[in-house]
Amino acid sequence: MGQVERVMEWLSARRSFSFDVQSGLVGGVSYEAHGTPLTDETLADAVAADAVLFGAVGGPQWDSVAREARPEMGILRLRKEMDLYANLRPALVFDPLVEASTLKDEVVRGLDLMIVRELTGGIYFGEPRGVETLPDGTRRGFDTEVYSAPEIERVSRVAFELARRRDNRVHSVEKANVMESGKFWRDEVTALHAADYTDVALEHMYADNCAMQLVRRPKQFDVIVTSNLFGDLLSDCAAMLTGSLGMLPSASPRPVRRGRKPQGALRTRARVSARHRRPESGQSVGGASQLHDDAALFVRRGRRRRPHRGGRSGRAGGGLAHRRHHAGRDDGSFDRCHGRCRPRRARRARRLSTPKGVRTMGYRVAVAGATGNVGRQLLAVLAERNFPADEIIPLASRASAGKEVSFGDDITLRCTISPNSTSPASIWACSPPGSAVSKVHAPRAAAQGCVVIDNTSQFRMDEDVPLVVPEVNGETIAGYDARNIIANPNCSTIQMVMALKPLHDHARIKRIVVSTYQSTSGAGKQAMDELFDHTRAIYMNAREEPRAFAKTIAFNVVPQIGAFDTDGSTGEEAKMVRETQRILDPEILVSATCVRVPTFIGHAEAVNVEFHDPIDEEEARELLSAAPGVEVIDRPFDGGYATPVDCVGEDATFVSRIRRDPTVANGLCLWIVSDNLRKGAALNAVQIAEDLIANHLVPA
Ligand SMILES: NC(=O)C1=CN([C@@H]2O[C@H](COP(=O)(O)OP(=O)(O)OC[C@H]3O[C@@H](n4cnc5c(N)ncnc54)[C@H](OP(=O)(O)O)[C@@H]3O)[C@@H](O)[C@H]2O)C=CC1
Ligand SMILES: N[C@@H](CC(=O)OP(=O)(O)O)C(=O)O
Repeated sequence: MGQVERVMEWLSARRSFSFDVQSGLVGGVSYEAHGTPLTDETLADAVAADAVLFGAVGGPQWDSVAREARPEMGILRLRKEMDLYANLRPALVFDPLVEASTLKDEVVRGLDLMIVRELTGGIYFGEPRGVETLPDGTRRGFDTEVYSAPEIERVSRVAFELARRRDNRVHSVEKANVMESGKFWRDEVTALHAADYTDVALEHMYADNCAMQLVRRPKQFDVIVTSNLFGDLLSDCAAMLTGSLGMLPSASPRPVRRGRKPQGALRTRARVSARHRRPESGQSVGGASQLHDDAALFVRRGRRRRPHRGGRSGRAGGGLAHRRHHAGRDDGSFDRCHGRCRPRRARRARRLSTPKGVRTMGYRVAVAGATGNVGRQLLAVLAERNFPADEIIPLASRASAGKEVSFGDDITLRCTISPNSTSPASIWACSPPGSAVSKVHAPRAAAQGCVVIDNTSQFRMDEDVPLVVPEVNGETIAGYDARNIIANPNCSTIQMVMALKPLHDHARIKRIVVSTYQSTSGAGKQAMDELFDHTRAIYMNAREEPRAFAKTIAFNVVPQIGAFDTDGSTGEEAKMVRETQRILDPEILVSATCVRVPTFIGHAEAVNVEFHDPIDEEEARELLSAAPGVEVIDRPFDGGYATPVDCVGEDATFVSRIRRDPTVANGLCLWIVSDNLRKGAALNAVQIAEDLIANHLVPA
């Protein structure tokens, strides 16, 4: 349960779930404490809860206790009393964990099946059962496999409903060839199918054959529905397809009883916040696809991510520090804030510098614009990724001289003024509010031997300045030494080329039409304040004049980012066109409409792409899933896609809603979302710096 608690903590911090958790004893530990594997009190708590998280029961030390007191009886009673008749046991193989299976890669890669096991009937509960002595003195033991029509119908409905949300196929598994109850099961499932589910493909299979097929060709299955006993055996078999029982969680959705009283006042064992509706039995759990994708994301990241310095993130968005900032304020402020606020932590002022006389192998990194949106993220990302810096020098405007900024969780740095402090730096990560400052200071720093990674648009189209997204055109970093300057692209460009590069390599892009939904953080910290102030003003019936935007941003969308050009396009649109062509291919036609929307962090883009060569959505999904820095979250269910709020504090570029564009011969539609302050700016800059030190620079 310790690991489960960690997952719950993560969900609380990053996915806006909140839990009210209470623990109780079941199984062997309950037997030791109370002489029974499940007390009435614990059962009552479980019944009152919205969800019960169950670890494991049993152990050899209880092998000899009476059958009614055995640990397993605790869970059987729990299931029966809570009427948990359908047990959902998915077997999913995440690509990075394919090797965990004992079966061949091609047999299990991409496996995604669901076993629906009947859980409250059959031979585990059937009567008569026992051990008896026959008149001739022979002893015998017996159990009864028994199923009523309603028991079969309700669990089969769960399977059919689930199949409709998946690949629409059900295998019903029994032993109709040798068991009366098996024949009855088959007839009942067939009748239900004919009455209500003819749109779902149904096949019947004998349980012994199913066991064989599970190891022979498991991907033939979508949903398997079967009895308690066969489900027990077959789901353990399926577990080994994924590599281990530990990778095969299961859930038993609670039947919804109309008119059941709200349980808020009762003691609960584990309660999911009321913001999340209770799933109907057999229904796709709200957010389940998201959680699945979160899990996939974690698995992939586990392989890819560098270890972090302290294990805790200093991100400004949805991170734990941020969650802690709102702790104790049960006023929904976390959900409203979306990372807008800046959590303050109690911290020691500590200077990150090298004591005199100590030889170092690190770098001095100046962060210009350190008090701004991008600058703060730069400091956070440098700390998280354990960048080998002997000294970090935060720079800001004169007004911020002496101001404190955080570097990681427990280091505070004081800002100095830009022009005075550039000389000692070997890397200058530059994020002042606009090109004008970079135009003056970046060449100065470069002339003093720094390599400048510039976040503004000042140098992006200069041929002798590489314009770099490391995953896309990292090789161009090598050209940095022409001017000692590297340009970081526009945030909207970065996330779009991240998603389009793998597709372009495969089918050559001919034309892109993109509409953006850009958050206010893209326009700087004052723009975020403007969204907040204008929103509040509307609630207070007051009036605020727009400052950062041409029209009010509260409850509005503004189709203007940057100044208008003579052709009617805006600066942001022109940047997306030019930068995309420079990074991907000058031949690509790009049409962009850039729109500011009332969100705080995270840009979204709806993109239509036309290709020279054929490509379908499945190929696109595969290519994108394999692309570094890209995560596919694409399930055609409610919420099966990424939104800006989901991506706050994340490194990846998320791609969702991948589908064919039927208006052209080879076309796809995509929805691309990313944290504009991280991959759109700070993370991309730090990745460039990492490449520089790995391949080009010599430490000071
Ligand atoms: N936000 C985004 O999504 C992206 C932004 N960029 C670019 O990064 C740059 C910074 O953006 P952002 O952080 O959002 O902007 P902010 O407005 O949030 O921050 C601006 C920073 O620049 C400092 N500054 C202001 N004037 C000067 C000056 N004369 N000399 C030195 N520093 C100065 C500010 O210091 P002080 O606090 O003292 O005023 C502050 O630290 C912009 O050019 C932006 O276009 C690039 C990619 C993405
Ligand atoms: N223009 C982006 C932020 C950015 O990248 O700007 P620039 O291209 O000036 O660096 C936005 O407003 O969302």
